[in-house]
Parts: sequence; structure tokens; C-alpha cells
Amino acid sequence: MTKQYDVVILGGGVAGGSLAHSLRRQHKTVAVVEDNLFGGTCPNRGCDPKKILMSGLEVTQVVSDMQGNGITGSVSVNWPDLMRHKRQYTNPISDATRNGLISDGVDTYHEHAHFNSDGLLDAGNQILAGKQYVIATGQRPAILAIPGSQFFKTSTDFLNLDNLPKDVTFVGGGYIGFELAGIARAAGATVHLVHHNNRPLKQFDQQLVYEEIKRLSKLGVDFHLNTDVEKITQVGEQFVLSGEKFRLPTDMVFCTAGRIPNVDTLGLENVGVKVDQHGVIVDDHLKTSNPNIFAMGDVVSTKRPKLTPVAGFEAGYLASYFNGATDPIQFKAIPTIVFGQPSLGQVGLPSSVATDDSRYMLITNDMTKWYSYHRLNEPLAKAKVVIDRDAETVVGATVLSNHADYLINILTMMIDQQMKIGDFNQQILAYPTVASDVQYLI
Ligand SMILES: Cc1cc2nc3c(=O)[nH]c(=O)nc-3n(C[C@H](O)[C@H](O)[C@H](O)COP(=O)(O)OP(=O)(O)OC[C@H]3O[C@@H](n4cnc5c(N)ncnc54)[C@H](O)[C@@H]3O)c2cc1C
Ligand SMILES: NC(=O)c1ccc[n+]([C@@H]2O[C@H](COP(=O)([O-])OP(=O)(O)OC[C@H]3O[C@@H](n4cnc5c(N)ncnc54)[C@H](O)[C@@H]3O)[C@@H](O)[C@H]2O)c1
Repeated sequence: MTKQYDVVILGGGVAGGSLAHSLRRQHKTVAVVEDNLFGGTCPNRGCDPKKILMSGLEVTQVVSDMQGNGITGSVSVNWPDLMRHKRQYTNPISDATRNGLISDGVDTYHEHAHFNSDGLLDAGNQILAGKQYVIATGQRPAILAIPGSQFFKTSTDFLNLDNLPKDVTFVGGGYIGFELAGIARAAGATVHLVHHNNRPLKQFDQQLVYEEIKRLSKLGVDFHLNTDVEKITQVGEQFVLSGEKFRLPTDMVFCTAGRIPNVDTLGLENVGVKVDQHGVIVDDHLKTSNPNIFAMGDVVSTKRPKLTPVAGFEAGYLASYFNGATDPIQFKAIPTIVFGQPSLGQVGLPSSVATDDSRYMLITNDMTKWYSYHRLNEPLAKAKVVIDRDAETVVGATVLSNHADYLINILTMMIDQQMKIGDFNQQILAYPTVASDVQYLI
């Protein structure tokens, strides 16, 4: 028998779950179909578990930076214990998320969602009919199509490793490659990061990316830039990555060369939903080429960063839209951070794009000797802020520091609210804090 709903959501991740709760507040009938872990990527195999494992990096790095400045003795990461600490958080997530949906009156299906030839949704043996459908199926790791690709592990495997091998390699210098390389190095592994050109983290200010690479290299990450991995072979217990004039034996190799949208098994051809290589094509109301089907979150084809707060923002937009709002979606400034020691954060007009001219002022600050950074002997702290001269507002910023996350969030609020620098400087902020430093940055 077919079950009828106001809205059927494909994917129970950040976007899908958040929209389902909002729609229940509008008394709509809602179904969520999830074929893996409820909660999706971010809390199960993405942001949150990564950040928990990164606490190993944060603690060991602070102790190491402070050696000879009042701190003696070293600390080290116990990987199995750290993993247990992570699992205590992640293991209950899926059930808790599903139970939260159920107690809010959402029908949940732990099945693979697929549009059938009648244009209805198959969820295992159950057929679901929605007045509207929302595709929120996210992305999965891309695996490079090279001989030996079966030996690649993914970020999901890394975040669940019982034991960390002695020598690990990441192929692909994006967010995930840099973040996991930092975690593995701090946990004591020998780490290689292989990238096919000389522009890793290409969306960030390359001058600060270069500083980040210099710092990670000093800490022991072995960078192989302009290097194409052409094949992987197994030799005994190890894997050998090879290419032109390149040979690298390693214990475990992770493909961190991007992610691809989960669109291929949804039966989208049965409902006329158009996709491209970046995901589902939508208009400025997140509507697909089928007027009853919408898409949001990582699965959408977009040049915007694919991040948890963006997925949540799109879910909020669709909740208002289904409640009668008609305006197109309008994005605010999207802050993005590559976490590590230091973290690299960016928001608004990139400092690499803005030139110091009659319209913009580009302020570059080396903050390393500032009080906040001296305190914990932070070895590298730099910021570039782009200011609109006429409006006297901040329009963009890139920050490289252990505290980049705090600074970028404050600068994001200034950008969104178009806050005059003079007005910000009138605020009384608690001192001494990283936030109070912003007044010296702008
Ligand atoms: C290692 C890693 C670290 C990250 N770190 C950060 C970070 O620090 N900050 C940040 O903002 N973002 C981070 N992200 C990105 C963030 O996780 C995503 O942007 C966010 O999860 C997107 O939410 P979503 O709901 O669109 O997709 P997802 O959370 O991926 O949810 C999609 C859900 O759909 C399900 N699904 C797929 N196909 C089907 C199907 N056919 N039927 C039923 N269910 C299906 C999937 O199982 C999944 O649960 C990270 C990602 C990774 C991989
Ligand atoms: N801190 C965060 O917010 C965070 C963390 C992790 C992931 N994410 C999200 O997940 C997405 C995916 O992350 P990602 O790091 O997998 O992708 P990414 O797109 O950031 O990086 C992939 C990198 O791999 C490189 N690459 C491509 N082909 C290659 C090849 N053949 N050999 C070597 N390198 C190659 C690309 O040039 C790119 O730099 C991000 O774009 C982001 O939206 C966000």
C-alpha cells in the first residue's frame, strides 16, 4: 500500500533532519528515508568526529609549543583511547537522531530511497507518495579511477581506525587531506600528502596556504606537490604509490581528492530531475527541473562551499518556502575553515582576489607577537582583512591561526550586518580575549 505524505525527504542528514523537524512544527506529515546512519555525514563521519580526534592535535601541539616557556615534559596521543573517546560521542548519534524524529511525529524509514517508474518513492518494500519531495542525499568520497584504486581507504575509514598505521598517505590536498594529515601526524604517524598540482586548498589565499604548508612540513608532514599518482600496488603488507619519477611505499593510503554527489541510484531519470557532475541542478528556490521536487545540502550542484551550516541554512529556507514564503534564497557570507594547528579560515571577498586599490583596503597583520598568540607561544598567526573604503565595513578576511575559528566568526557577523568599523570599535568586549583583538585587526 502507498503511504501519503505532505513531504517526503530523501536522506536523514543535517539538511533532511532539520527540515523534517521544522515541517512538523507546521503540522505537515513528513517521512524521512535514510539508508545509512541518521544524522548523516557531519556527526557520524565528518565534522564532529574529526574535531574530536583533532583534540589530540590541539593538546599535543600546545604542550609542544610551550616547551621551555614554563612547561616541561611531553604528552602523546594514545590512538585507541582517543578513538574510544570519539566513539562515545558518535555511536549513539544515529539512534538518538532517529528517535528525535520519531518523537516529533516524523515517519522514518531505514531504507535506500529510489524513485520508481510510477514517479513514486520506493523505500524498501514501502511505497511513499509525497505532495512534494526533497532530495538531501549528500555526497560520498570520490575514488580516483587508477589501477589499484581498491586499496584506497576513505575519510570515513580514517575516522574509525582501531589502530593508526606507522606510515599513512593522503592523496588530494583539500580540506580533508590537510585536516586528517594534521591529526595523523600529531598522533605519531609518518604522514605524506600527495597533490597533483601546486595549488592545494586552491580556494584559499595561496600566500597563507604556503605558510600553512611550511608549518606542517616543519612539523613533519611530507608534501609531494605536482605529483600524479598513476597506480597503487600491494607489496607485502605495504602499498606502493607510483607515477612518473615517483615511488612511495606506505602502510595505508587515503583518497582525499574530493567528494561526489549521491544522485546516481535515486532513479532521477524516472522523475525528470536534471543533474550535472556537481549534483542536482536547482533554481533560486531550490526547485529542481521537476516542480514538485526540491534539493538542498551537499547534493546540490553549486559553487558554494558544501558545509553543514550551508545545508542547515537551505533547510531553513525550504521550511519557510513550504510555509508560504516566496522570496528566492539569498545566501549570507559563508565562513569556511580548514581546521588544524594553525587553522586557516576565510570569509567574504577573498584576500587573494581583492587588491589594495581605490575601492578596497587590504590590511595584512602578522599577529605572532601579539599578546594572545605569545601567551601560548603560537608560532604562526596572520590575518588579512579586506575593507570597503567608502562603506567603512569589512567585506572579507583570511586568518591563519590556532584561533582562526573565533576570529572568522566575528568577522562574518560584521560582514553580514555591514557593521561600520567605527561602531564595532565602540563595543566593549571582554579583555584579554581573541575577540577583543579584532579591534586591532581592522
Ligand atoms: C571528513 C569530513 C569533515 C567535514 N568537516 C566539516 C566541518 O568541519 N565543517 C563543516 O561545515 N562541514 C564539514 N563537512 C561537510 C559536512 O559534513 C556536510 O556539508 C554536511 O554533512 C551536509 O549535510 P547534508 O544533509 O547535505 O548531507 P549528509 O549529512 O551527507 O546527509 C545525506 C544523507 O543521505 C543519505 N543517503 C544518501 N543516499 C540515500 C538514498 N538513496 N536513500 C536514503 N538515504 C540516502 C546518506 O546516508 C546521508 O545520511 C565535512 C565532511 C567530511 C566528509
Ligand atoms: N573544515 C571543513 O569545513 C570541511 C572539512 C572537510 C570537508 N569539508 C567539505 O567536504 C568537501 C570535500 O572535501 P575534500 O577535501 O574531499 O575535497 P576538496 O575539493 O576540498 O579537495 C580535494 C582536493 O583533491 C585534489 N585532487 C583532485 N584530483 C586529484 C588527484 N588526481 N591527485 C591529487 N589530488 C587531487 C583537488 O585539487 C583538491 O584540492 C569540501 O569541499 C568541503 O565542502 C569541509
